[in-house]
Amino acid sequence: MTAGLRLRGVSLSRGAVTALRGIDLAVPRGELLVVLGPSGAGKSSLLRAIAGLDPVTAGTVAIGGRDVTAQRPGQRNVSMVFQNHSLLPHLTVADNIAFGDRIRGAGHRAAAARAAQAAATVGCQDLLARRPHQLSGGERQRVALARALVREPDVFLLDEPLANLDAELRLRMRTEIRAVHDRLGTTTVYVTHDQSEAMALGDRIAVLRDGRFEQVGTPDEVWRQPRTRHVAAFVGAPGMNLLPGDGPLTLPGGPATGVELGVRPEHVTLGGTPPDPLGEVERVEVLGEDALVHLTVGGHPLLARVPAAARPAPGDRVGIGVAAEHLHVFDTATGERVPQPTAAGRAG
Ligand SMILES: Nc1ncnc2c1ncn2[C@@H]1O[C@H](COP(=O)(O)OP(=O)(O)OP(=O)(O)O)[C@@H](O)[C@H]1O
Repeated sequence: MTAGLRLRGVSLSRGAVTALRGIDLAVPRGELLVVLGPSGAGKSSLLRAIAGLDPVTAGTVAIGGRDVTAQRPGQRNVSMVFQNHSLLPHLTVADNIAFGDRIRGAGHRAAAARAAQAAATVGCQDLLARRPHQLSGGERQRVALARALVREPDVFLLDEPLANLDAELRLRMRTEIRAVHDRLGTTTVYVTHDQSEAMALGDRIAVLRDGRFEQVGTPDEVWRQPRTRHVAAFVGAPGMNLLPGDGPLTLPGGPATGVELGVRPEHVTLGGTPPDPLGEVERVEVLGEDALVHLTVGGHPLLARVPAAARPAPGDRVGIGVAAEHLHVFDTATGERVPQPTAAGRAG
């Protein structure tokens, strides 16, 4: 039976290193929450704190309304899947999946039946007789998921489970993980540093930076209304351009000091006429239908994503247009979003 998850004021330090700083988080029952952040942000530490693998230095963890802070990992009924799937090489797939059940004392037959069922859920029922070295990376991944599913955990914790797979397999597996989640409805916390994976998978995304959440919201909210400049720059492929408020791009009211202006590469239009500022094209990368145009404008780098058919050439000078509603404003000192009373405010 799945259960919701609640963290209150959770901090985690290891010696001099503080990995989590007062994390508050509520994951409703059945939600798939993606924790997104750069390397070292504290993502694995957060999962380890939830699983009970590392004791928290402050705060509480509750699962299904029950305070589990003092409980050992084995008492919490959470399943964790790590990036390196750590299958036991000498056991068959069936025995790997059944392993946890067996060490908890289940009979061979019951464990094998449950293993077969879990294998079918993730589509690896044809691999049961093989050993790990006879599996592809994606198949190993599926087996690791099946092994975690067998426990019917209250909460599923996935730590970059697709990190070692090639691009095509990552895409396929993330669709499968979402499908398995939709079928089982197990409360899930999924860690990744890949923002496109986060956008595609999450009911909500929690952006972690330096042991704190910068924003927790739906993929749409995080993309459209980033709460900080860090979220703006981290989410998106590529992330948001950030320029000084008194630089080449300006708000409808004119240049502004003490703020930064953000604009997504997708919202920069090229080929405008004065008063649009002129930018110089440095480099163009064609990505199928779209092209990524690297420009400099008033000495600042700027990226634009435009249809490949309409791309300029390196060395061209082009007018740079940004509609007011696509400008985001951030306080330079705090990095926080500044709400706008203008059209830009209505959009953001
Ligand atoms: N065993 C440890 N002892 C001391 N410090 C650690 C230990 N494990 C992690 N840290 C530190 O805690 C902080 C958070 O690490 P964590 O592994 O949680 O980050 P992460 O976001 O998962 O990073 P990555 O994406 O690189 O795995 C980092 O500063 C890291 O150096």
